[in-house]
Amino acid sequence: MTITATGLSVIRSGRTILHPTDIVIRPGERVGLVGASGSGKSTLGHVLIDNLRAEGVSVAHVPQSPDEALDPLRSMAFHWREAERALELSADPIRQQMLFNALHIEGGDLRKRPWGWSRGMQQRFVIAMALIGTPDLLVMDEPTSALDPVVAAGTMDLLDAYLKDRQTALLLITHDLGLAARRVHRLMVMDDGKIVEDAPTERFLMAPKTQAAKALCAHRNWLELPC
Ligand SMILES: Nc1ncnc2c1ncn2[C@@H]1O[C@H](COP(=O)(O)OP(=O)(O)OP(=O)(O)O)[C@@H](O)[C@H]1O
Repeated sequence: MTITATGLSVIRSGRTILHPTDIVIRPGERVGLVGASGSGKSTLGHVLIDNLRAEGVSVAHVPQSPDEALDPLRSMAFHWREAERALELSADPIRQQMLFNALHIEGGDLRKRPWGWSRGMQQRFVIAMALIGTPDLLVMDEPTSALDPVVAAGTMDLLDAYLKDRQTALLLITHDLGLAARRVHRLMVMDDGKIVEDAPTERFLMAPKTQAAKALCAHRNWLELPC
């Protein structure tokens, strides 16, 4: 389904931190939301998730660090069961194996607690959990910033492969234009609580129009990075 939200806005402490914003994301489309720190990306991500869920749209969220999603006192099996229960799904070993294979975590011991898994495996587990219910939209907020660059690139490669030809759309929130540019079809740039630019990735990179976009593109050293 096409994801549509209109008039999203946020005022905190009397200050508008998100000006009225409309979002449209097509099925299977991958969109990057980029911008400087404090430009309002996470705020937009959160209000979009709340809004869509209130309308019954299936939206999954992957936070920056697996610590935000995993309880250090609970086993990985517990987390998986809870994720299924939250979606009112019965346990499905075939679905679990498919997602574990897709995210390369099939070797992980589910009896262990998060700290028994590497950080990269933990984050791939969190991504697999987010995909259990085949969401219409997956929102990822700086999903690889807690990982080293090689593990980060590998994680995004696995997600790319999984999402290919599927209907689940992706909103990738990051201040890292290099990461987003390699992974998304379209880039939206935020500046001071507004989307100031919205263009297909290649067109955006060839000809950024606004000052905020030009500033992001000016850091061309990201072309050398693996993700
Ligand atoms: N609860 C709050 N009360 C007041 N201001 C807030 C609150 N939460 C966020 N802000 C302000 O809103 C603005 C946008 O914050 P937000 O976290 O959405 O930006 P961001 O682009 O995601 O930044 P980063 O990349 O650093 O995470 C910032 O100026 C922040 O200080």
